[in-house]
Amino acid sequence: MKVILIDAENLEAVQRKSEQSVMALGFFDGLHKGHQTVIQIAKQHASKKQLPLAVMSFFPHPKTVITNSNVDYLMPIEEKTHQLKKLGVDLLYIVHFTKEFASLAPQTFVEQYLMKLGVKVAVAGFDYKYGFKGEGQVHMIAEQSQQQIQVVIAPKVEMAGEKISSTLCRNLLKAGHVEKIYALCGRPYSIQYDLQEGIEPYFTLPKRGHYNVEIHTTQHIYSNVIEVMDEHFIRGVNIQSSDKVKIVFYEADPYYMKELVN
Ligand SMILES: Cc1cc2nc3c(=O)[nH]c(=O)nc-3n(C[C@H](O)[C@H](O)[C@H](O)COP(=O)(O)O)c2cc1C
Ligand SMILES: Nc1ncnc2c1ncn2[C@@H]1O[C@H](COP(=O)(O)OP(=O)(O)OP(=O)(O)O)[C@@H](O)[C@H]1O
Repeated sequence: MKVILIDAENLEAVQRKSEQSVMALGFFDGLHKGHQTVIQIAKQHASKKQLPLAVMSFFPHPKTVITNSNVDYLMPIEEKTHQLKKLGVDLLYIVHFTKEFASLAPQTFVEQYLMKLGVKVAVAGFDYKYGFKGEGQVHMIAEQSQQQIQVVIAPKVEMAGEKISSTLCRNLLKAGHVEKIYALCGRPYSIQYDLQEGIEPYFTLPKRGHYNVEIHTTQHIYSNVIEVMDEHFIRGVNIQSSDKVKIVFYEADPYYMKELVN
């Protein structure tokens, strides 16, 4: 998979070298089942048209730029890249989300970032918004591209009557319900952890408390109960051999469940 970072400076150069594609649009934090559906639909269209499957994501998260608020990221770009590769994506564009980019008119975004990048089919969820104040709605891409781009809208993917979203995953983490993230994403929630520095940037720890986890080093996998102490540190990893480990969260430890109720 090719990863192409775009900002205002290199946009023209990227446009000149671009190839035609079917493109899925969105931030895609956590790559939950809603995101997976959008990408699978895009993949079907890419196969049918014999075009590469592209994803356009952004960095940092739009909310941090638009409202200056903090976002508890579910994964950094490296992990998103890894997961998108597994889903069969050929080309990942990551656009630097700045105040200037946020203030682009919807029509300008369609012309400069979709048409000029060779997008033939754009795939997004029913609620995808683009352009200044989020005024562009996914169905408007067809008209704003003078019908040069075919638009495919993914239906809402729900669980227990609720839309699956990155926000829902973040709220479940904050409540300590790591096992529910497994259901929403189709894989357990995992983070990268540095034994000296604590949690790696752009991952988020679940609520303080005890959890049943797997600790993956480069050599071994250990099952363990660890304690999340605060936003950065975990107690009980007890591995000396490697500096960085992957920690896979399965469930809040039932013996300590009471902590989560309080
Ligand atoms: C080029 C571009 C510009 C955008 N500008 C804004 C903006 O000015 N304000 C805004 O709320 N959303 C903007 N968005 C949409 C945001 O990325 C995000 O989808 C939107 O804030 C909806 O967030 P929500 O899912 O939390 O409701 C823009 C998106 C793109 C692609
Ligand atoms: N449950 C869902 N069903 C269908 N499409 C979805 C679903 N969730 C997100 N999408 C689509 O996937 C793409 C990426 O979603 P995005 O990351 O922007 O939203 P999100 O998961 O709802 O995040 P947040 O909670 O931060 O708004 C968008 O095109 C969006 O419309």
